[in-house]
Amino acid sequence: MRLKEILSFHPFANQFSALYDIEINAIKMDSREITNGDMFVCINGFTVDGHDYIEEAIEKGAIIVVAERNVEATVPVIVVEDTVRFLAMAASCFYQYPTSKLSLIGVTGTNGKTTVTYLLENIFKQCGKKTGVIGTIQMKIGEDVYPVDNTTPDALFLQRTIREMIDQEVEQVIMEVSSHALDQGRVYGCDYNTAIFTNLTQDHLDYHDSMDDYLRAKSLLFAQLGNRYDCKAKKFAIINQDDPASKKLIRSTAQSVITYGIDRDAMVMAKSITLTSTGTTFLLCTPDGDTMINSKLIGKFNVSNMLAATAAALSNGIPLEVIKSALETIPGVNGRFELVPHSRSFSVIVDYAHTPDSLENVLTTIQELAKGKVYVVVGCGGDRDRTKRPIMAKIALRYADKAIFTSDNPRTEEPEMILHDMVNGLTPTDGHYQIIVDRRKAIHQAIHQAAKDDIILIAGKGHETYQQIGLVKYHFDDREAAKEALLLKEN
Ligand SMILES: CC(=O)N[C@H]1[C@@H](OP(=O)(O)OP(=O)(O)OC[C@H]2O[C@@H](n3ccc(=O)[nH]c3=O)[C@H](O)[C@@H]2O)O[C@H](CO)[C@@H](O)[C@@H]1O[C@H](C)C(=O)N[C@@H](C)C(=O)N[C@H](CCC(=O)O)C(=O)O
Ligand SMILES: Nc1ncnc2c1ncn2[C@@H]1O[C@H](COP(=O)(O)OP(=O)(O)OP(=O)(O)O)[C@@H](O)[C@H]1O
Ligand SMILES: N[C@H](CCC[C@H](N)C(=O)O)C(=O)O
Ligand SMILES: [Mg+2]
Repeated sequence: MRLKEILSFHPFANQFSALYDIEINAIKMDSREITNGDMFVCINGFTVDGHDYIEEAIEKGAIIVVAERNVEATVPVIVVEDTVRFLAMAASCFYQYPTSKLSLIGVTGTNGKTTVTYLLENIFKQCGKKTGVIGTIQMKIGEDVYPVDNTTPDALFLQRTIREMIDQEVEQVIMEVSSHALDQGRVYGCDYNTAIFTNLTQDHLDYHDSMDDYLRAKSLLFAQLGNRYDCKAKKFAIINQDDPASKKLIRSTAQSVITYGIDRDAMVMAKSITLTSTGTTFLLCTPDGDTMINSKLIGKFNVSNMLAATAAALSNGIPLEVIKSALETIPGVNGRFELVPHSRSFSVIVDYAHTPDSLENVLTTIQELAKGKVYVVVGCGGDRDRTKRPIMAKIALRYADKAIFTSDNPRTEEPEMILHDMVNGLTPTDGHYQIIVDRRKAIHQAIHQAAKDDIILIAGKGHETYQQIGLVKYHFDDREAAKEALLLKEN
């Protein structure tokens, strides 16, 4: 693509008119990926500064550099105030504004994003639409799955992927939008037609200075809703009225707002909720009518997720009967409240709860269902919010009869130090716990001890099929570890 076209979003592009005819092969943000004819955009990151890799980028074939300051280079340099913003806009332009050519739903919030995206995927699939999903577990184009590194990818990967989805005739994309991505401008070039807020509770305080800063990042999704390209099309903000942050988020968008809730009055509501060990029933009340839902998903929090998906689907013109059918047929989401199949008289559940609020929600749900004792096996991730560690440990002790604290993904931290953070400050009145650093051994121990009617919750890693210790990811799957232990169990 000619540079003139790539710069078409730039308000003063004509200052670079002498460069207009340069043909750009691809836009890159990583010097290691440069090939002949590329544009290299320098991003000042958390670990290194992309400006330090200009020479390497040119050696590998970069023919133009975009930087935030005047730098010496043997190729033309375009200086802009903010390369992050430039990258997002240029990537969107380079891939011909893919997000404005299909329907794009973004889901943000501390918990429930992945679940809501898969509920919506099921709803749109029931309508015969080809879908794309981008999120924590994987990227999906129709039924094809691809691995991902981040929940929300960088701007280049994102725009390229959505272009690929268009080429493969995807009509509806549903993506998770993390607060990191919003803060780092990864989604700045995206034209969402619907933005969903699930909830805001403590997480990521290693990254965000405060809960207010975390909320500010989340609110960017609503602030950027429908402010570009085609402002005539209807855009919707779907907001959880039960969450105290709802008011601020409603004020951050100029678009139509649809509220949903269980505990507070909202446009889309659930009433008469009944939880069982095999699912949840509730009366779904919407402006298009009311209908009973019999879902296989377990827990009140999942009712909230279903309301979010319903509100988004209704605003996208999906009939209520289709929504009902989709909510009732989805078997569950990989690694979320997932029952490990076996023929014993107790239950083993693998769940992705890795925040205080999600752990509390899952444990209170299990408490309601348990006829015997509740066990929890849980740890906290390394190189992540340290302040959530003691809170999660307390929650585990408050709701479980037996807690085994273990490793999650220690990453570059010492596993023992993470466990120390969890239990330091607990008092004997908080409850009794065991520490077993090795996660496999911790799972084996819980299953070894379990008796009739007990429920074991293995929390934190859900769908993950690895455990990251140091910089190495080893194969590890909570479900496999549980199955091994079940085979070894004698009684
Ligand atoms: C803290 C954080 O979010 N870091 C993200 C950030 O990395 P960074 O700022 O450290 O990048 P950097 O290494 O300093 O590099 C800066 C620039 O120099 C370039 N570079 C670097 C080296 C080199 O040799 N040449 C070169 O050109 C890089 O390509 C980059 O453009 O930018 C990268 C590219 O977008 C991200 O992949 C990376 O995510 C890391 C891997 C990460 O773990 N992020 C987590 C915390 C995260 O984002 N999580 C959320 C989900 C959280 C949740 O909701 O639960 C997510 O969306 O995944
Ligand atoms: N609406 C909700 N409110 C509170 N907890 C929830 C909710 N939905 C799911 N959970 C809990 O949070 C865990 C993670 O759910 P999910 O993967 O859907 O969230 P997420 O927002 O995508 O998480 P991540 O930030 O890691 O991508 C679930 O396993 C469950 O324990
Ligand atoms: N997206 C989250 C996932 C956390 C999952 C948990 N297993 C951990 O490793 O802390 C993060 O990167 O913080
Ligand atoms: Mg997720």
